[in-house]
Amino acid sequence: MNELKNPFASEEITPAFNDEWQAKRRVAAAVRLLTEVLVTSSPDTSKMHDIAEQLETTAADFAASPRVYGRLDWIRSGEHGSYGQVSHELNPLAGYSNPLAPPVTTRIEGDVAYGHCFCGWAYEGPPGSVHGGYVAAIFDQFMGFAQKLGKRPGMTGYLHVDYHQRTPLTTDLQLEARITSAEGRKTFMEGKMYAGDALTASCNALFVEPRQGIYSLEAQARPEEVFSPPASDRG
Ligand SMILES: CCCCCCCC/C=C\CCCCCCCC(=O)SCCNC(=O)CCNC(=O)[C@H](O)C(C)(C)COP(=O)(O)OP(=O)(O)OC[C@H]1O[C@@H](n2cnc3c(N)ncnc32)[C@H](O)[C@@H]1OP(=O)(O)O
Repeated sequence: MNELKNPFASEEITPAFNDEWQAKRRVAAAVRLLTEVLVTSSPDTSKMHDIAEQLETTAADFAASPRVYGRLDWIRSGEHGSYGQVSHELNPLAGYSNPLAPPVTTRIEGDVAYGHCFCGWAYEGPPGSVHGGYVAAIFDQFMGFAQKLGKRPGMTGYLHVDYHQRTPLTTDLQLEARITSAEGRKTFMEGKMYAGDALTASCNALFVEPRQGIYSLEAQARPEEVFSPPASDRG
């Protein structure tokens, strides 16, 4: 399968589809940086109000450009890439063009998937440690990608996470996943998260292929069935 069309392709190995996404990746990186600075700095209050005003102006400027809501809307014109390419950019855990994404990157080597992730201070749960909900979200994304190891990718049926010790912030986190068994539409997997040599969390997950296959989700979804905000919110 062409990597660029593959929704499971990792940002680590796939460049931006075009200049638009390259530029969006840059904006996303700036927003990520802003988030990190926001939660780790203490300017005086009046300076913060000034910063807020500048950012509000920037957001309003940005919002005046043509708006596109949701992946199906993004692919409609054909100018922004395929469903896979757009997902690749906007995925909330792995998309370089989505500032919510830490991001999680992944690669396949033989029958093991490897990945990594780096969580800054905005992800703090317990002191100095990644919030457990983000640990689970990182696993969900990573295991979802790692299904590429198998033959019948699906949606997460369950994700059981064991938290062995706190997962440190500002540390390169290494991820590893394997398929443990597969049975019809069901793929059972295990995953591990390491900080250096320390196993901080592990998971067991079941992914279930939809009856018509994973790509049927895209084909079945009609634009009118997809949530979009009222016209008044479209800026
Ligand atoms: C417009 C979209 C286009 C997309 C197209 C491109 C694809 C690219 C994809 C991804 C790329 C990036 C990677 C991201 C990764 C992120 C992953 C997520 O976060 S996924 C979101 C969270 N998960 C859900 O929202 C699932 C919601 N649940 C469901 O949709 C269904 O429940 C589903 C599909 C999981 C199962 O539905 P059934 O109708 O097939 O159910 P039955 O036939 O009863 O189950 C089949 C077998 O699975 C077992 N099963 C199902 N759920 C189970 C569970 N929770 N625990 C244990 N067994 C379970 C059942 O017992 C059954 O087993 P027996 O055949 O009898 O042996």
